[in-house]
Amino acid sequence: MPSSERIARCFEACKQAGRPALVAYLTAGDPHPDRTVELALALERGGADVLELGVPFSDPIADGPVIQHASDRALHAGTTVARVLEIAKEIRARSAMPIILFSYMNPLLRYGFDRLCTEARAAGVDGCLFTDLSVEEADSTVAAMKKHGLDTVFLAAPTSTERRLKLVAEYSTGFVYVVSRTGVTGEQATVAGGVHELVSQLKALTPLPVAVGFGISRREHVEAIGGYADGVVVGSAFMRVVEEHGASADLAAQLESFTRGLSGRP
Ligand SMILES: O=P(O)(O)OC[C@@H](O)[C@@H](O)c1c[nH]c2ccccc12
Repeated sequence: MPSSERIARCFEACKQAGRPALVAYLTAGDPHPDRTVELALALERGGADVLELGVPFSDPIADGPVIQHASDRALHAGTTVARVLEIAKEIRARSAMPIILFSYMNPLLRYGFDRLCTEARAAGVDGCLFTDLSVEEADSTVAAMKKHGLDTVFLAAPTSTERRLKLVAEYSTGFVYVVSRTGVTGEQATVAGGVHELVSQLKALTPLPVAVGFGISRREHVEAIGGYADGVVVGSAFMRVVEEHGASADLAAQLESFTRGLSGRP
């Protein structure tokens, strides 16, 4: 099945507009599954171009405390893989924003991987990023994803060898995700050094858009990285807004306002 091409078209539109795509990570089900659609639409109104819809997991080893807590809240609120797919479908009914399902492999394998791919594509999901799937062991996964017309995004890190960078460039579809620093997710005061060089290395290996994540939390980070990358990924900063305002009725407005500050949209 052909890919939806939504991701490629979105990055191209951002490039034509002379700005980096803002890729927003949102833990599905935090603070409650019934509120995720409104939060995704608030991110979009605030200037997010691509949505990373996170499947909450009990052992998110790559995540810092903010996203760990978001996952805990979502799991306590009863969020399941099936519910996340329903949320994706509801978002798709109201938005053309590309949706990337973001998950550790464990909950997806328990759900049934082929079933997941079939239902994700039917829900309007455009791709997946499996946070703990190394590209060296991804042959069958990528083949299954392509069979269902789904893009697969892989992570490149500062510790990645030249061989792994080549594999990430070869196997990724949609875009390539450059992890800007070693360690786990979480807001940082500054952008790590060496990111520009790593992005340049990837761009020499693939024509795909390259987006940078980890630590991005301020407008100046977005502007700096936007000078050499095709996109910026933000997660913890958004989930902190959800953590701080989750109990209030104006959570969506708070999230939209914060997103506007990051995206620079009027
Ligand atoms: O939270 P940060 O520092 O803004 O980084 C983005 C990150 O949250 C998001 O892309 C993400 C959430 N969970 C992950 C696990 C691995 C890699 C990336 C992620």
